Amino acid sequence: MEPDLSRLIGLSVQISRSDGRVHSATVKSVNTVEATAMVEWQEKNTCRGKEVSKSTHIRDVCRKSVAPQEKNKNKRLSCVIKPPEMQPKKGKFAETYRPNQKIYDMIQEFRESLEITPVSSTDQIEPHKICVCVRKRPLNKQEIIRKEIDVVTIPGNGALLVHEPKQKVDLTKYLDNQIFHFDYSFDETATNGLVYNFTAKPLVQSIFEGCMATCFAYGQTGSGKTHTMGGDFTGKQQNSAKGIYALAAQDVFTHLNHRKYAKLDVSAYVSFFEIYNGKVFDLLNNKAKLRVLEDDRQQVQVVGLEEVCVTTTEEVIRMIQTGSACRTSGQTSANANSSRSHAVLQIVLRRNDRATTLHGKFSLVDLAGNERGTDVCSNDRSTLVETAEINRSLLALKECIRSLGKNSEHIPFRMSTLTKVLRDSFIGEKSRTCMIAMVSPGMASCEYTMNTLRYADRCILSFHVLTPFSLSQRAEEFVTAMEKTSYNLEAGLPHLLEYSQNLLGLYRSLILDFVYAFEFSLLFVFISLIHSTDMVLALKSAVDQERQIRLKH
Ligand SMILES: Nc1ncnc2c1ncn2[C@@H]1O[C@H](COP(=O)(O)OP(=O)(O)OP(=O)(O)O)[C@@H](O)[C@H]1O
Repeated sequence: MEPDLSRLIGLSVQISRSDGRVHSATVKSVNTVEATAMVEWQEKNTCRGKEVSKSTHIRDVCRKSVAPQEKNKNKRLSCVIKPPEMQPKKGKFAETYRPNQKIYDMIQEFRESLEITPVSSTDQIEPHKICVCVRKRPLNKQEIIRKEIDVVTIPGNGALLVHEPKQKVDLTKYLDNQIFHFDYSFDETATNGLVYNFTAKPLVQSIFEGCMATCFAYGQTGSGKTHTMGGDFTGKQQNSAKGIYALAAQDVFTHLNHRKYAKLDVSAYVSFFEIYNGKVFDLLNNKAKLRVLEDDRQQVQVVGLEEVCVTTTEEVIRMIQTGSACRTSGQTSANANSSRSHAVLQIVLRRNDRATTLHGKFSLVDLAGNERGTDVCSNDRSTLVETAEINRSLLALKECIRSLGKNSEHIPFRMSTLTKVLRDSFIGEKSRTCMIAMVSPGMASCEYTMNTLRYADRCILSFHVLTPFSLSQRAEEFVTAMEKTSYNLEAGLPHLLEYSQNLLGLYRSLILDFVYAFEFSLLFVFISLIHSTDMVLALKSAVDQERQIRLKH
């Protein structure tokens, strides 16, 4: 097949002429038949490797070595150039130079040692009461221009690796490869359809069986929550038919028309609202402010919420478009149009009886970004309050999911409006939850990515097994080093240092969670808690515990 030469237009190329001169030039047009390109000089000219100023260089060259008939041509010439894929690659990982090249090479080398098996549509879908998965988006245009490094690798089988660049005391750079395991991990090639099949699709089935299902999209600003739930973007235009909202609606109608569920005699109703600063606004009714009330049977009601009976997917898509257009947004460092509210699309199945009794409910939630106050462009009081409120509700959500996972009697749903509104999704045997944590792949987002992954991790793990894999690995390395060298502290010290760093990182992220959630009033309580806990003793006892376990085995 002929290479597409039009891709070369605008490309910078180096032209080497027979007289030894090298010119930087830009491709202006191409002749596909003759495979030639018309190039135009740029400001930069070099003569036999020595950089000289443009005017001097051109005058010199013209006088000494250019034939008279070529004199007027030195602004333009025609030459044959090879398309980039035909040009020979230099070095092991031939790429243009980027900042942090060494880190990039280390990651590439690490990836080469992995066997990568991404989630495929033929993989088996396991039913879960709580399903936690991760989706990595591709590097975006700005990140590619900045030559950002992709620090997230998804080898398969639910595993996800974050290659965290670190620096030793002697300034040597190294990678701290942290591994996480989730029910499913989707890489940058996964489509919304594939993600939907493994996450929300099984929940659609469950609401026909009378369940209360919830699917959350969680993650840093710009990580792809709205893209996944509401549909992918073509420029600023969102394709609402390609999001999890619409795909779920489509499946609801397929089920409704199926013989198997005909005897249920139910109809589908849709409501769409946002929770902003702890207040509920109806996105299908000009953002009317609604009240959340709890009746004497502890049923939480959103008073006055518009619930529309729907019969086709197209109707639901129109509602998604209307609602999304009036959602509260702001500007963050990573997303010019960042959603600052939690959006909840509910598809409710009601029996066709007089009381329109509730049969099943599916809540699809596009959560607000989990960024910090400092990531939001405006730093005024209202923005800080907004961020504190978002983090408070995200913490409450995590606590509710964890309580649900532990089958705990007490579900702390009163901690926030979000969890209050979703109360019936956290209670009883009939609740099903799916959390899709979105991560941005760039090195600049590494810290946020780690926070998102820790949050998702904690949704499934109870506190005593909270330590991520890398933490117990460090402890193990320390204990092994100590054992091998008859408890020679010097040999074990590097491992101990890394171990304690990781442990401190965990404490730090835990403290931050609470600080964001309860603002500064509770900070003092935590400061006193930390003071009363002797950090060194905690570390020592953790290491002792690990050692005991190892010695036993
Ligand atoms: N999987 C993906 N593939 C391609 N592009 C993506 C993907 N995920 C996100 N994007 C793009 O990244 C940009 C930001 O995504 P999106 O608005 O969904 O982020 P968000 O997490 O909802 O952010 P915020 O919390 O600030 O609202 C969009 O332009 C979107 O098209």
